[in-house]
Amino acid sequence: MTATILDGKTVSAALQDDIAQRVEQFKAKTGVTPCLAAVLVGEDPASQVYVRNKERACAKVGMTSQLFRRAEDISQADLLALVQQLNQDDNVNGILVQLPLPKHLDASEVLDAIDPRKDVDCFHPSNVGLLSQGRPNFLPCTPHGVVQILKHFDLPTAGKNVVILGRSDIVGKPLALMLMQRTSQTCGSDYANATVTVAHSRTPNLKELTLQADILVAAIGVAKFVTADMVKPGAVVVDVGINRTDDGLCGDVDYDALLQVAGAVTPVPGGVGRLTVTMLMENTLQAAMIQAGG
Ligand SMILES: Nc1nc(=O)c2c([nH]1)NC[C@@H]1CN(c3ccc(C(=O)N[C@@H](CCC(=O)O)C(=O)O)cc3)C=[N+]21
Repeated sequence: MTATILDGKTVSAALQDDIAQRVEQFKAKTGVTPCLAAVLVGEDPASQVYVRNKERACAKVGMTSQLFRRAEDISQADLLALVQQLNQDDNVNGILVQLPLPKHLDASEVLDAIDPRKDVDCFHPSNVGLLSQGRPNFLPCTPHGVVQILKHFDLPTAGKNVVILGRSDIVGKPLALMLMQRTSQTCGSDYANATVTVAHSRTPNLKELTLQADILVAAIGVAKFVTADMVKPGAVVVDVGINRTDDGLCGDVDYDALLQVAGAVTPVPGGVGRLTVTMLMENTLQAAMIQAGG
C-alpha cells in the first residue's frame, strides 16, 4: 500500500483563486484594497522566509502588504507603539507580529495590544474566547489550513478519532477546539464532530494512543518524531512540523516510512505550511470586510 499524498500546493492554489475573486469584488464595491501589515523583529532566517511567502501571497490574491522590520534590540515600548500606530491606521486591515519574538520582549503583551478586528492570526484573547465558544471572528490560520486540506481531499472528521500531538496556542489547542465542535464555520458539520485527544510531552504510552487515531496530527516540533509503528494502517497523517535539519527541511513525521503504512499523508514542504499562508489571506480579506462595515 502506498499513501495518498495530500498536496497542499493544489489546495492552496484553488483557495487562492477563490480569494482573489472575492478580493476583486470587494475592491469593485468599496474601492478598498485589503492590506496586511507584517511586523518582523530581528533576523531569524526562518521568519524571513515565512514573511516573504506571506508578502508574495498577498500580491498573488490582489492585496497589498507592508513589512515593518525592526532591530532585534527594539524595546517593548517601541514595539507597542508600532502596534498602536498600525491599529489606528485605516489603511491597514490586518496586523501580524511574526513569532517568535526575542526573549527580552513580552509577546503576550504585544499580541494583546493588537486591535481584535485586525487580529488575522486569531491570537488575541477575545478572539480565542470567541473561537472556543464556537462563534469565531477569525479562524486561526494553521488549524484552518488543516481543516481545508482534509475537506479538499474529502476526508471528513465527524465521528473519527483525532489524535493531536502538541498543545501549542498556535496549533494544537485551537485545532482541538475546532475539530471537537458541532460544525466548522467554513466546512460544515462533516469537518467537526471528532473525538479529539491532545497528547503532549507528559502523555504516557503515546504509541498506544496514536495507534487509535483515524487522523493523526503532528505539531510538536521534533523532526521525524512520528514513526511508522505509531500509525494505524490506513490512517490520515497531517504533518504540521517544519524542522531545519542537516538533510534539509523535514516535518514531525518519518514521511518515507509512513508512505507504506498511512492511507494519506501531507508532505513538508508543500503541505500544511502553504495553507497557513493562504488562510492568512482569507483572514485579511475578512478583516477588510468587517472594517468596511459588512
Ligand atoms: N504571528 C505568527 N503567525 C504565524 O502564522 C506564524 C508565526 N507567527 N511564526 C511562525 C509560524 C510558522 N508559519 C509558517 C508560515 C509559512 C510556512 C510556509 O510557507 N511553508 C512552506 C515553505 C517552507 C520553507 O521553505 O521554509 C511549505 O511548507 O511549503 C510555514 C510556516 C507561520 N507561523
